[in-house]
Amino acid sequence: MELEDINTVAVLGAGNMGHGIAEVVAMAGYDVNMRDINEEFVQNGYEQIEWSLDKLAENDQLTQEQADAALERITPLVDMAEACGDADVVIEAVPEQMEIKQDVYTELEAVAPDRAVFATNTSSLSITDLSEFTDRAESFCGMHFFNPPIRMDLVEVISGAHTEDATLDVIEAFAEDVGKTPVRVRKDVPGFIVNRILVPLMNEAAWLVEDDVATIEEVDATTKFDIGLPMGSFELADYVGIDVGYHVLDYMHEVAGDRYEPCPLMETKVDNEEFGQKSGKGFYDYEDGDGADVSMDDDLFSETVKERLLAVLANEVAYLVGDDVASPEEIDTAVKLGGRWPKGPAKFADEYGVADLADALEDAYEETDHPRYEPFDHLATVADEGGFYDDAGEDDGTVEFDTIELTYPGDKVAQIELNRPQQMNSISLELIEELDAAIDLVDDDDDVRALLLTGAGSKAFSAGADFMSIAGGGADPFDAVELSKYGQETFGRLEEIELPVVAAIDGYCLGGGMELATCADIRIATSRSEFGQPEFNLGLLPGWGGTQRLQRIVGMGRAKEIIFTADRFPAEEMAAFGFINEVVEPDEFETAAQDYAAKLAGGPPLAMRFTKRAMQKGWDNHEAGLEVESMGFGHVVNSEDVHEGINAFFGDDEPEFEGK
Ligand SMILES: C/C=C/C(=O)SCCNC(=O)CCNC(=O)[C@H](O)C(C)(C)COP(=O)(O)OP(=O)(O)OC[C@H]1O[C@@H](n2cnc3c(N)ncnc32)[C@H](O)[C@@H]1OP(=O)(O)O
Repeated sequence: MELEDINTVAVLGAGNMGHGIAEVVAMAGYDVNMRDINEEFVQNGYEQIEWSLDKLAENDQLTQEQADAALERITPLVDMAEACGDADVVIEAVPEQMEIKQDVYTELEAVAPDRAVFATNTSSLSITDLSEFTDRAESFCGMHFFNPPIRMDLVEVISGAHTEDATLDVIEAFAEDVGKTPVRVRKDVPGFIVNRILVPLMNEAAWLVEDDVATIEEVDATTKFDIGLPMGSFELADYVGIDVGYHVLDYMHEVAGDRYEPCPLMETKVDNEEFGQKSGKGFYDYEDGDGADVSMDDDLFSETVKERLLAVLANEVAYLVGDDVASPEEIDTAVKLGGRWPKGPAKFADEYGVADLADALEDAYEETDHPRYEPFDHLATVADEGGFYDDAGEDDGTVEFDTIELTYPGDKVAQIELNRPQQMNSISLELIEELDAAIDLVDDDDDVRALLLTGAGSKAFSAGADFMSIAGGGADPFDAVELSKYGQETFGRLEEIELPVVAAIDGYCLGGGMELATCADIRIATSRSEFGQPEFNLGLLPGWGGTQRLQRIVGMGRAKEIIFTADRFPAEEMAAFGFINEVVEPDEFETAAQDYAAKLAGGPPLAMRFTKRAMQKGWDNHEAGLEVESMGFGHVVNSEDVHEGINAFFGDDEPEFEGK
């Protein structure tokens, strides 16, 4: 089957995952039959979809017509034959119990057409075992969405032992077509990729407390504010559900041995029905206490905790890579998207040093004799090779970025996209460093004549400084001064580079994100975008140039209004303030942004260089600005560009400037 052959998709199960998947698939234009075992369940799922689509329309992420059309494409059904009789793809999302799934597949196999591909959304059961309930194990694979499907970009596409490559290819293409990022899991290993990383992390955290190596407070402060993961390890367990983590672990223990022995601390919590957030109490108390109130106090950071957690992660990555389940890049993509990590576990391990982590693992194994510390064979190879990633690429001039993307979408145009959509493209120290490096590349590239600055996804250009960067490192005042200066200087480079910079803004443009956009030469925005300097809401002040640069564009009065009120301002109002040059509708945005950059890229480079320089200089010092203007005028007057411009004028032609 090819992607073009997929028209009708059946989703079995209308619960949380089922109705979420049905919504995503219908939004991409497919006809969806959503089936559950009774009218009440299926109607309930349908109403949830209706509510969610309306919310998306309310937030301008869809038009109301698109939302209505998506809903119309979904048919709620109870009868299996009606739901699946003409399905090209069937996605099963029924409860995670083998017997239930077996019954469903038996019923399904009797009515589905031969051509249909079956995909299961299981997060914990064996794909191979499930495929064997059908007569088409070769056309059967895992298609593991993350919760909630509408917001989470990752889909793990998992091969069972009998799955044909063609099945994985078409399901991957389909996942991409519904707007997701598929990551192929080449072998049916328990936990697949994301749970294989997250669940042992939670278990190791629990063992560290069980073995009196550290307290919950120390483990979580270290995980969140020293390592820099989005949540503390125990906070994560409470969020996911300790019972959920425990069951995955239990299964891994059964299938993959004692290294996955669940920590008694987790077991006790499950026995006491203290599952985490959903039950009101887990490792933290959400009813009578403050919930997961992870401390930033750097006195709580523990190097042993950091090393052990990272060592366990590195060992799992080594297993997945060594066993050819996935590559380091695929693992990092999956965990970044599925766990909302700022970078993946392979990258974390490389940055710490895989050899050091391998030594730490050996030491812990000797000390405790617990099999969870037994290194996988491939870890030693990775340690010898100096890490999971090969840095050779950097020698041939290519630079890899994690938090931004540098592309060349059109003739003479470079585009830097802030690429942390799961975190609203918030700006971390790493992002500033990468931006700095990308500006170097663009600045040195004679073929680039305009720079376009965008944010990935449709929710935000950028929601400002990454809270972790502000809070991380124990929020040391000296570090904060450095961070502020570094941001001011790096953003300021956009004012100084000699080519025009267009910031194209779709969604939130707040705090540090707005300070970054302020440094562009031109700003265009969608009508749904919102702007603001919300720092006062946090007790902070704009620290990346906002107190100085904004006033020069919108005037002192408006700048004070924006900063002092910390309000959010719509694009039209910001256009009236002179901050936005052009407001466009979301469906015209991409073309408008590219066209604007292309138009400026076609301009005269020499004149642009001196004009930007003169305007920038004149901002501080009028006389100096005029001086640069005169010098620039003298410099360009006899240039080939001016000859080209004048010739084109008389020839009624478009000039082609060379910057000479
Ligand atoms: C020197 C510079 C200083 C500064 O810039 S200070 C920072 C100033 N910025 C802000 O105060 C804005 C903070 N963010 C927000 O107010 C909201 O977000 C939005 C209005 C932008 C969007 O709200 P909604 O649509 O409800 O989304 P969501 O659930 O709040 O955010 C989605 C995910 O994005 C993460 N996120 C948002 N802003 C930041 C940030 N600034 N730093 C780090 N992460 C951020 C969230 O936590 C969450 O993540 P999860 O889905 O994992 O829970």
